Amino acid sequence: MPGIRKNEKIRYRAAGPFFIIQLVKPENLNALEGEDYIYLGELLELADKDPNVYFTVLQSSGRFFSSGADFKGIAKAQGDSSVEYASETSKWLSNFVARNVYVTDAFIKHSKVLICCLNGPAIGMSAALVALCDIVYSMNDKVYLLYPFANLGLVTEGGTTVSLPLKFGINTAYEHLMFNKPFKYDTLCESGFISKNFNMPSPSSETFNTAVLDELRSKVEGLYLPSCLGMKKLLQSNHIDSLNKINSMEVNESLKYWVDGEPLRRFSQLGSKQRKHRL
Ligand SMILES: CCCCCCC/C=C/C(=O)SCCNC(=O)CCNC(=O)[C@H](O)C(C)(C)COP(=O)(O)OP(=O)(O)OC[C@H]1O[C@@H](n2cnc3c(N)ncnc32)[C@H](O)[C@@H]1OP(=O)(O)O
Repeated sequence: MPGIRKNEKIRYRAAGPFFIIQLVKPENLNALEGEDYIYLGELLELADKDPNVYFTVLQSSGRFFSSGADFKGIAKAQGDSSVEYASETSKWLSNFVARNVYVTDAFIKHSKVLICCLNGPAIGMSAALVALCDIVYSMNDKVYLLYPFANLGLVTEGGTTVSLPLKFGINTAYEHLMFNKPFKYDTLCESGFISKNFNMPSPSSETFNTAVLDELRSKVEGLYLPSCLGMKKLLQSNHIDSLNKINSMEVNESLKYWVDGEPLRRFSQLGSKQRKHRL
């Protein structure tokens, strides 16, 4: 498999029919900067092109799956004087629109079966990517998904305008999005979002990742794997058009919020702990 550049927060490896991507920066709860999200998109492309890969498995480490966009990275993008932009619109087209649309698109069109090993909570853009996965396993009942767009002066992104109503129902999606309310384990289970809870204590994300992979290995034994990809293509066709459409609508709607500056003010409050999410 041809390699791509390395990233200190994200590792990848191929193991038989599985392409494994792991977030490995537990110190900041696996928060990701724009370049890291791009890297995730590039890894998905790598998995897509590998004929021996049938399943792309997302794993993480530590107590969170991912706490979403890194507020330090956002402050960096705002204060970066090494790049001169013609306007605020131009700046956020580069720093937000292009990146966001790219990684979301990589998840929407991914041709291999996307499996998420949810070791803990996921927030924001990372939680949006979890909602684009085909199968989700949880480590225990401490997991939750939070889409804090209303608290951060943003709008739905990463396809969540479509994926959340699809997976939880439109009224539940409204309630959680409008009032910045986490989707807790009970809701994730009742809706069928989580396929299996591995019921492991919190500090054991490595054991959980290994257990999921062992179980997957035995589940795929004897299967004709091209059938899985054929079915993925057919199942994907149910919603791919609306996801593609919303990916573009979401970033264009969001752009004016970035240009006006409200998300920056709120991300900076988050970084200085003046703003918190209600969990
Ligand atoms: C593709 C384009 C990219 C741009 C996308 C832009 C659009 C935005 C998308 C989003 O993802 S919105 C969501 C952003 N994320 C958040 O709002 C979560 C912020 N974090 C928190 O609210 C809390 O940390 C927590 C997740 C509720 C956990 O709280 P807890 O008290 O348990 O731990 P902390 O002490 O707060 O955190 C530990 C450690 O981790 C650092 N950290 C946590 N989250 C982030 C983050 N998002 N960015 C950077 N660093 C983060 C936190 O600062 C602590 O570090 P130290 O202070 O100990 O060094």
